[in-house]
Amino acid sequence: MPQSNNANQREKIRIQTRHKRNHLDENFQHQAAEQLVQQASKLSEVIQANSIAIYLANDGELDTKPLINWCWQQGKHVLLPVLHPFTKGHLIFLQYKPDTLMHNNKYSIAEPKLDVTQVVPFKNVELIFTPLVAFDDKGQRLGMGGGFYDRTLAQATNTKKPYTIGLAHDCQQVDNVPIEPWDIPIPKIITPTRIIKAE
Ligand SMILES: Nc1nc2c(c(=O)[nH]1)N(C=O)[C@@H](CNc1ccc(C(=O)N[C@@H](CCC(=O)O)C(=O)O)cc1)CN2
Ligand SMILES: Nc1ncnc2c1ncn2[C@@H]1O[C@H](COP(=O)(O)OP(=O)(O)OP(=O)(O)O)[C@@H](O)[C@H]1O
Repeated sequence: MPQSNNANQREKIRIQTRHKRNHLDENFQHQAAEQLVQQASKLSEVIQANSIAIYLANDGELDTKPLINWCWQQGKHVLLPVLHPFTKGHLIFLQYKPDTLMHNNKYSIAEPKLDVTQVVPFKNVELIFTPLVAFDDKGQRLGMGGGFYDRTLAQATNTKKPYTIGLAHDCQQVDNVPIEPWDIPIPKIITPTRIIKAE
């Protein structure tokens, strides 16, 4: 069956924006990571959250290491996404501390080794910083294509919902992400230079 025009458009945007972010030089990436801390640390949603899911950068993504260090300094619990051991396409969140034992997942992204005592139930996650490949000013996001974050955000109930903030380089913004029914828009995106509010 031929792919729909929407799927083709999404794939084209993925290729273009992944290419752009993979070609940012080391110096630029370093500065961007520091600027991210300046931007994130002034937001009330970030200041107020005690359990924050972040990610470890891969594929030219905005580097989160300085943000993670800032969170630790503030006494916050930092969590990382871990591929669900049995349910394909799903994530779980584990505590991440300076001495956490790590291993590489099937995408070669470092993640905490599975330890049931370190799993944080989704309802206890207060804030999620999501990685993304492309975003627009309406808060629509396109990821790596696994649907991991779409499935995660779909679990949010009305009663207790983690606030979601996307992190991206400015060059990952596009005019319009062609959306699919399962896409969940996010209320805010932080880039090294801007805070984009879509709420
Ligand atoms: N830093 C980071 N961690 C993350 C994500 C992410 O986007 N960024 N994810 C967000 O969902 C999940 C992992 N999802 C991913 C999905 C695809 C690929 C990837 O590299 N795909 C390759 C094909 C690799 C293969 O099939 O073996 C590619 O498209 O080139 C990476 C991560 C959980 N952790
Ligand atoms: N809530 C959901 N329930 C079941 N399947 C889903 C859900 N969300 C997404 N999917 C499926 O996941 C696949 C990938 O979706 P998509 O291309 O939108 O991922 P993505 O946004 O790039 O990835 P991510 O959300 O991990 O950043 C699609 O086949 C889609 O049908």
